[in-house]
Amino acid sequence: MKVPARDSKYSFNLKIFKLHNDQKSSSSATTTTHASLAATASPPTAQMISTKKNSWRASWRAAIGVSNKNKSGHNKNTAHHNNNNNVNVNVNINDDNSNEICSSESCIQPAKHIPNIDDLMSMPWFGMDIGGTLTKLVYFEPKDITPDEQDCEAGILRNIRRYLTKNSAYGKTGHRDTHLQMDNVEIRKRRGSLHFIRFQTTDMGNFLSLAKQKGMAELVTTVCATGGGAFKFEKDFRDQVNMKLAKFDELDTLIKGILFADMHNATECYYYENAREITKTEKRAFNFSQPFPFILVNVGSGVSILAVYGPDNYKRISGTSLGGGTFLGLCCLLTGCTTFEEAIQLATKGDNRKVDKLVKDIYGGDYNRFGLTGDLVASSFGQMHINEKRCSVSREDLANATLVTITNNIGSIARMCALNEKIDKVVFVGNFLRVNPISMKLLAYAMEFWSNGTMKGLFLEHEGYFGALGCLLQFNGELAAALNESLDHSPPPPNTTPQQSAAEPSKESPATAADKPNDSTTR
Ligand SMILES: Nc1ncnc2c1ncn2[C@@H]1O[C@H](COP(=O)(O)OP(=O)(O)O)[C@@H](O)[C@H]1O
Ligand SMILES: CC(C)(COP(=O)(O)O)[C@@H](O)C(=O)NCCC(=O)O
Repeated sequence: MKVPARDSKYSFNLKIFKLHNDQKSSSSATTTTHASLAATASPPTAQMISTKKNSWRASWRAAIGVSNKNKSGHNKNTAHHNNNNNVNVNVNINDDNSNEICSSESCIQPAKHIPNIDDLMSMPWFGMDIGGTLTKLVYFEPKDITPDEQDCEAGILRNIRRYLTKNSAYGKTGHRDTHLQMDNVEIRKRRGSLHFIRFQTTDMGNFLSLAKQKGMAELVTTVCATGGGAFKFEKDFRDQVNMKLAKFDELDTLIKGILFADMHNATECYYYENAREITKTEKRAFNFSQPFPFILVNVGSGVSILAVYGPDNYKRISGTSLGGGTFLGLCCLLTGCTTFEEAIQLATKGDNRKVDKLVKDIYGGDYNRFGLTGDLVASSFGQMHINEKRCSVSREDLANATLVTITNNIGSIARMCALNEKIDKVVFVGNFLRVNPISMKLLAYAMEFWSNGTMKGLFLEHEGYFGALGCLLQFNGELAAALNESLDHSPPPPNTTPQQSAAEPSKESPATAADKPNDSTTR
């Protein structure tokens, strides 16, 4: 049984991380060189580069080794990796066998100098997003394993692969979202399936014990991770399972994950048709092939709002602490429920109008002068100061009102951000939307109604997994190079530095929170 050597593969991964960051600050000349190197790895087809607008997709596909668009998931291409597993990455192998990442074309090596991919980027390939509430894990299962490779596959690796792909529940809170599995995906010239797994971040201790028990510590020394927990749990990973975390920014990886998922899944992006009629509205596929610019609203524990102008060109324009965590926390307090699923179930059966004060409760009808219809919420929870109203509401009503309050507030802020940025597509992601059509329909309604039909709310099937997915892809330095190339084609975001992230001192500090719309009554 072969256990891959640790040092070579992971120094490679970490150098790629460094390369990625270095490239961000490098000149456009260098960037172009990287992009062309990436294209060398897998020449784009004529179709891929046929329109300038789609050139970022062409570069990207070339970089990740996808030779043709595979939106249907039924790409008939055969696997592209060589039998000897060589791959044209821009890696210079020194005599001492240490792996150097090159930054110029002079580093392209003939194939014979390039070692077996297992020595460079050993499986298993994971991307991890350790969020405030949920940890998301995306696992790439190779499906093109040759008999030779199978013979060499380390026992531990095989066991991990089987454990992850044959089960759908792990430990106390671990769950594999089998309906989201993506098959026939090509990453770094390997073809396989992507598996999407989540567990409660509070269960990290159990996850680490399980990882140790399954022998991960023997096999994996570095894991690509994003989210706040990549910082918070770094020491635990090192001390308990001897793993280093290669950390990536959660907003960078979020965008990359979204673009990758949309490229590989024809029905990834959808909207609600006839959004103004909430009871009749229906889900429809949306063509997101020319996505930029768009507003991205990530509803996790809290909410981050970005204006995205290109794959690597965005700014974080706003946020709110009233997010999915707030909904769940308040719901647990108000109804005694203990899980998100229970909270959503309760909300589905409840009626917020018994809890909220509506415009008609105040006006006796519509407030016509400003177009406020009588059924509009004037004041969330506005009836709950009245004793008899308080006595007559059910847990279901309280859950529904909590959901509507949080959702309307997010919709209101998102709409104002879109207005401010003059962007008409507003994409909502994050696990708050999991099994939560009430919120999605409300958000679709809010975008449509309050913009007089000029804005569209959009949603994505893999909701909360994009950070982890983008993290998995970030392994690949060539990807970063290709994405940088696209910067040349996209306009800079107005009045800001690209990639302003939550971690940076923001112009939007709490002290200036006054410019954050926070009015749930006017949506
Ligand atoms: N099984 C679940 N357990 C807890 N929260 C869930 C679950 N499913 C959906 N959620 C919702 O998703 C939110 C977390 O979303 P996510 O995008 O994973 O953010 P984070 O990265 O902050 O964990 C929670 O606050 C909750 O509203
Ligand atoms: C700090 C966070 C980026 C963390 O991300 P999360 O785990 O919530 O997905 C997010 O919770 C957030 O942006 N909160 C809102 C902060 C604000 O702008 O008020």
